[in-house]
Parts: sequence; structure tokens; C-alpha cells
Amino acid sequence: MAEDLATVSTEPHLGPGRLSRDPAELLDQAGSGNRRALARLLSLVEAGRAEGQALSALAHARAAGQEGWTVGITGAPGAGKSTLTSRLVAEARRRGAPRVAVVAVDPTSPFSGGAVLGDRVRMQDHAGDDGVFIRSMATRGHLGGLSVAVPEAIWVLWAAGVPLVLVETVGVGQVEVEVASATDTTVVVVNPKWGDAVQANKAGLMEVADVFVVNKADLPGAREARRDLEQMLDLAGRPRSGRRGEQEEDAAAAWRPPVVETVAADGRGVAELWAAIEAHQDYLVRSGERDRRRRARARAELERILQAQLARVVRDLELGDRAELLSAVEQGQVGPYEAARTLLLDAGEALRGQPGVALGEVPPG
Ligand SMILES: Nc1nc2c(ncn2[C@@H]2O[C@H](COP(=O)(O)OP(=O)(O)OP(=O)(O)O)[C@@H](O)[C@H]2O)c(=O)[nH]1
Repeated sequence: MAEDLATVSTEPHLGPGRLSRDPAELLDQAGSGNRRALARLLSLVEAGRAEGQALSALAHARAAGQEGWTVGITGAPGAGKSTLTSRLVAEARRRGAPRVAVVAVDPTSPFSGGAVLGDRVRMQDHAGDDGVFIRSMATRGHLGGLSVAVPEAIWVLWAAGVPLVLVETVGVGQVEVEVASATDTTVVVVNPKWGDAVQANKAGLMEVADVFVVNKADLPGAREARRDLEQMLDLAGRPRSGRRGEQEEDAAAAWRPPVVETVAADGRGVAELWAAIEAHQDYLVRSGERDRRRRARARAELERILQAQLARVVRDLELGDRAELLSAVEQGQVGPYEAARTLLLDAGEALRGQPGVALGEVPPG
């Protein structure tokens, strides 16, 4: 099974051992540091089947009130996101973060086993550090896709006692931007290449960025890239503060994404980037923006799940069994809206009394 392959390949040093099949027990095991249990839990989330839904309820209940932090890292392929993420993990650990997880989002991979190679590469820097957990995620048939699976994974990680979750994307497609920007702090990575900042703007990254990084600042053009970004921020009407932190009220009212230069290859600028992320998190709390964002996220998550489940209801409607209604619509005796309403009400009736499981169930294979 791909799930086990992924587990074994990404966690080669963990050795064999029996894992519970019960999500609550798995959460307990993961909470006490069992990384294979954590990997299995994330596979459950990724597959989105009934166990995943049971786990979701459990994770939300356990993590409620003690949520941690999430940082999204996005940018064009090759910008250095993986290298930078790895550096950020090291920085977080150096500063005493007890456990850090990286969720690498890869919508193009048919299943997470396909992204194992990426995991191995990323793992090298942190192999042997039990406080670091790295995992790729693809859709693998999750009904709501990655935009549901990743937030769920974050809840599971929080519930398992991993307070800091970095969400790294492989590119800047719509899904990646959506997923990365559904974090507390979104870091957008560009390079000193001419026009890179403009491309980032076009990809819709200007609106989602909380912190900009010009990575590969060892290459020519970093200063220009930085200037381009600052100009774009000016044009977008983002206030220049310069004295953030000194003026409490201003700081609470608005945030201008700082532009940080890094050389992820050798670690230069990473401490500054970390400081910018911390400053943003501080801003989020002081301004009340964190709660606002989290409310918006909960709402978006609920809407996506509802949409996915409704799509499932429609797909599963056995219209063939409703020949009478169908022909009434065909002959104009019943309007299509009325017929749709009838079918939805029937589906709701059929659901009543069932444990809320059948809707999200995705048939294996
Ligand atoms: N010169 C220079 N090269 C860098 C720097 N950071 C990363 N690189 C190189 O850029 C290439 C891409 O780095 P990755 O970290 O894989 O980039 P990525 O954005 O994760 O790429 P994808 O996985 O394709 O999305 C690698 O060859 C890195 O060694 C840097 O600061 N300076």
C-alpha cells in the first residue's frame, strides 16, 4: 500500500512495531513521540475516508484552545523554498521549538508515495532529529482536495502536540496559493531574476504575502528585486511604517509585508526572516487579525466540505431510480428546480440517522 510505503520510506530509521488502528490511540501514540503513528494519521487525513472524518472530529476537539502556529511558504518552482524551509526548521529548533512539522503540498503527485523522493532530500538535513517531522501531501482521492486535507492535517499535528507547522508548496498554482495562504503567516519567495516580482504579483501572491523573501540574494539583482517589491507594495497602498512595534496603534492597524533578503544556500538572512515571521505573528495577535483569519478559515473549510459532500450527493443520486420524477421534468410537469429540491430533501432524509460518514467515503482504488 502506498500509505505504508510512504511511511516506511520517509521514516526509515523508525523500525517496525505495531500501530493501533484506532485514531484516538494513534493520536496518543503520536503525542508521545511515535512518528510512525503520526505518519499513519496523516495518511488517514489524506485519504479522506470515514476514519479520516472520525479523526478530524477528535483532532479538533483535542487541539481546540491550544492551537499552534502555521507558516506557509510559497513561490515559483526553483525559488529555493525547500532549502529555505529546511533552514527555517533548523532556526526554529535552535530557538527551542520542541517539535516542528513540514507539510509539503504537491497537488501534481498522484499519491504521496510519489513525493517520497522529495521527502528524502528534505529529510537529509534533519535526519536523526526526532523533533522534526516532514511529510508530503497530495490529494489521493480526498473529496475536498488539498484545500481541505491540509487544514485537517494541521489540526491533527496540533492535536498530536506539534505546535509549529510549516506548509511548503511546490509551485504557484491556484491550489498551492490557496493552501499556503490558509496559514497564519504566508511567506512568498522570489528570486533576483528580472521580472520575478512582477510574476509573483500576477500569480496573485501580492495579496496573500505577509512576508516577502528575495532568496538567492547572492546572485545579481537582489536589490532591484527588493525595490520592485517595495514599489508594488506602495502602489497597492500598503502603508510604510518603518517604526513597527514602537507605535502600537499603527502596528495593530496595518501590516506592510517586510522584504527580507536571504541566501538559503548558506543560511544568510534566515535569522532576519525568522524575526519577520515572529513580528508578523505578534502583529496578528495584537491586532485581533489572527482570530479573524482563523474564523474565516473555519468558515472556508466548512464551505469546502459542504460543497464536496453536496457534489457527492449529486453524484450518488440514482436518477435512474427516479424515472417518474425525471419524466415529469422532461414533460414539463415539474420544473427542474422543484425536482432538484425534492431530490435534495430525499437525500437529507436518507442521511438522517446515519452516522455522518457515508458522504465523504471515497471508494478505495
Ligand atoms: N545561488 C543560490 N542558489 C540557491 C539558494 N537557495 C537555493 N538555491 C538553489 O536553487 C535550487 C532550487 O532550490 P530548492 O530549494 O529545491 O527550490 P524549490 O523552490 O523548493 O524548488 P521546487 O521544489 O522545484 O519548488 C537548488 O539547486 C538550490 O541549491 C541561494 O540562496 N542561492
